[in-house]
Amino acid sequence: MSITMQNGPNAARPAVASLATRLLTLCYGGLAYLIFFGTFLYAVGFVSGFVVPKTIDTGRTSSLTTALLVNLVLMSIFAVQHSGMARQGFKKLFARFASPAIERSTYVLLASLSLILLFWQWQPMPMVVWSVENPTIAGIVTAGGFVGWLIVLYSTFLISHFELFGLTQVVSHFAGRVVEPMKFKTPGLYSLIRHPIYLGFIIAFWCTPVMTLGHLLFSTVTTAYIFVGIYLEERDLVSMFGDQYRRYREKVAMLVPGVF
Ligand SMILES: C[S@@+](CC[C@H](N)C(=O)[O-])C[C@H]1O[C@@H](n2cnc3c(N)ncnc32)[C@H](O)[C@@H]1O
Repeated sequence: MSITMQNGPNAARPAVASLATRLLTLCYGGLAYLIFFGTFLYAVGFVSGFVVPKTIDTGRTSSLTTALLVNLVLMSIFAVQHSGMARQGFKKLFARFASPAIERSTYVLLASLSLILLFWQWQPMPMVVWSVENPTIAGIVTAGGFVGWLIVLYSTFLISHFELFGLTQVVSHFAGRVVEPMKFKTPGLYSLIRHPIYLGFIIAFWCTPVMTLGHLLFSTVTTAYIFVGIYLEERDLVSMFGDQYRRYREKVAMLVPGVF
């Protein structure tokens, strides 16, 4: 840890790391954030099939079995990294070996790298499962997908975008301040549903006018993973915020107001 509590007369004052260490930490966090943001933008293009060179439906094709196995392995790598590193147990372990100031940035960096691997190695499964032929309806469905991505981005700002992606932590560390844990918040969409970011992803993944087998596999597995992620995340939120989160869970729907 680079900010530590001292013993003796200065017991209450945190010991601040050297300028070089703080600068390095800041650059690391900044780089992790830039890689994350580039990956997020690429994800929009990858799933929606716009602008980027390789999308969910393009690339070299192989047999259906090979594609299925490769794609399942790629999604599992992301799921294990993403859920494993998000747990409180992992965070405590991380703090024993490195500064907690870079814990979130490291999480974000590795999540981005596992997504980049997925984009790169994803095997298209081009069989069309459904296709919206009416151009107006197809346009509305496509727009719905982009609304999903906007809900994701907007919701990150509601609960603190820069903290969620590690920048606040490295800036605090650079300024010599103690890195505070994330606070529980329920502004805007969070007063209607508990998981607007996940709802945004579900909308973005399913709203497509042409659903191929590969895209359907991606949407089905990621949606199932989101429900597992919600279970694990809420278990942690209950252990961190206790009755405050339990009351919130009783009053506010998980994903769809008035439904579930
Ligand atoms: C990828 S975000 C997803 C947040 C939320 N599940 C959603 O879908 O909008 C996961 C992080 O948000 C944090 N988080 C979830 N709900 C929160 C809230 N109401 N206030 C602050 N942080 C929250 C979790 O502790 C976790 O670190």
